[in-house]
Amino acid sequence: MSQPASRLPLLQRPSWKALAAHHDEVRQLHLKDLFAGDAGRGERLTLSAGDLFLDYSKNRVTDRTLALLLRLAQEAGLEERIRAMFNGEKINATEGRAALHVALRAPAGSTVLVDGRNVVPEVQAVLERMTAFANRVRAGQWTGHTGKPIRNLVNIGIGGSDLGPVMAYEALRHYSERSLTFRFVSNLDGSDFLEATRDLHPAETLFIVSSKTFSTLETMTNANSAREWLIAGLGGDPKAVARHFVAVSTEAEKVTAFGIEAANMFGFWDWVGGRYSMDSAIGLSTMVAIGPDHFRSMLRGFHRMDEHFRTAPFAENMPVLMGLLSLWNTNFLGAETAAVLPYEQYLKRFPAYLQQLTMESNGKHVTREGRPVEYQTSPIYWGEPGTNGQHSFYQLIHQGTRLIPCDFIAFDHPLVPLGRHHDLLLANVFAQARALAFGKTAEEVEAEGTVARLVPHRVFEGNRPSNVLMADRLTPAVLGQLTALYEHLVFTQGVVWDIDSFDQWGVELGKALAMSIIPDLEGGAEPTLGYDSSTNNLIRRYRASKARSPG
Ligand SMILES: O=P(O)(O)OC[C@H]1O[C@H](O)[C@H](O)[C@@H](O)[C@@H]1O
Repeated sequence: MSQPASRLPLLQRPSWKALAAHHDEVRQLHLKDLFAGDAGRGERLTLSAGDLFLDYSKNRVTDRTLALLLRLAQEAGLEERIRAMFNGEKINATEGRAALHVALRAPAGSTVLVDGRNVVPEVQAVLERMTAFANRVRAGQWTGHTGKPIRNLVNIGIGGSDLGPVMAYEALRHYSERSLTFRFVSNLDGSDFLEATRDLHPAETLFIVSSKTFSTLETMTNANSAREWLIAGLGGDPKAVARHFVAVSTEAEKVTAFGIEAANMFGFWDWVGGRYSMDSAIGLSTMVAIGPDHFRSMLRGFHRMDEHFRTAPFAENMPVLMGLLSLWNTNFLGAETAAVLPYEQYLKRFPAYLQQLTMESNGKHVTREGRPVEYQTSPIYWGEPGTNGQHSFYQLIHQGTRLIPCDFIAFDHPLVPLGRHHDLLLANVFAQARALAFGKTAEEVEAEGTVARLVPHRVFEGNRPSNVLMADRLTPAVLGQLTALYEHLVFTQGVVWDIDSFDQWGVELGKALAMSIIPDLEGGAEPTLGYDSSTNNLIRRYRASKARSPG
């Protein structure tokens, strides 16, 4: 009896083999030919989901490519895996956990089960507590140790406990309470803490210590420095901590041991991965900044995309399609990276946020069963807001030797109109996507009267794929949809690649080694070093330099 396709290794599945053969047939096709042969392509290969509009026509695909990619998703058992995720099954197998970020934005009154327990009431209860806290701070009713209202909030966290809050704060700054100051400290490098707090007064400053595990070296080190800074600035009274620290964590005991009262802790659950947590209590700083109503609206946006992902047929399913197109670019066209280029200054941290979401999720080298993968997994994500990127690295995207698929993100309306700016900005989005796809031939360059010697330098071969993602304007709900779109795109790819998208063992080795090296740097007596000769030498050199000029 033949096995179901989803049991076969990816490279042996019929759709993968068909795609490989198909790739041989279409590799010479240029986007110019695809557009010339189909007058309606630019309207046809588009899709709306919620408030988002996607033009994917400038990908190097034919209708057959798309059909085969959709079959690939089917053969991977994507439908069943989506169901498993939404049903709270322990799809994060290596950590024995569900990956249920969708429950964080499930509407009040709905049911999402984890181990037979409906978690929605707990999620809603935390949201209610966050709301009460946010309202108090925003109204100036949360006073510090000296009785002054809190005006500054400093989120201390790293990875998923930082990137989501920073990204969302920047993205939704237009909606934020401008009388409050928000800062984000993540790096173990003390400069980060020092620069973030140098102009703040402790009496008006509240720290949100955000850490799922409440044991991350960076966050705990920064939180301890924050405590010292606060106590020193408020006359040395340790009791000051109570009114100036709140915590967001899954680890209640560790939070209390740090000296933060249980009443000032906002919880979440082990089924929320760090990089999927910006809509949990980790979003506390976001809620204080934009207010509970806007935060709820962001959650509704996430949920809208969840429902689209859960119910739309694959051919009209935006995360599925984008995930498959990116997989086509990676596994068949050989793209090693993917650029995310928001033409919206408020989204300036979106590429950094996506780096953790995509690469920590899908940067994996073995299948779920632990066999080495025989294909590339996550591409390297990077990007900067347009138009800045155009004046630095776009040269390589247009004329370099590598294929860099691009996601352009743009909005019909700016949040604050200013003269001609928006039309000029959008003209650049459309121009870039067009230039990448269609390029400029030697004949066209010659026809402009270019001297022969310069012609090759001015040729653009084109045929470089891109997506254009658009929405009316950047609202909290749109940000939720956009973020969930990429979350589910990552999920789609992880299912096809047959990897665990929800663990991150790759960050452990370096962490553990650092812990063993710390005493070798801090100890007074010369340590006996048992590392390799390079590490030993670096440690000795550093110790000698410190000894010569301490501090
Ligand atoms: O929230 P925390 O427990 O402090 O973890 C912060 C971050 O550090 C870890 O090393 C992981 O790589 C990230 O996924 C996580 O978001």
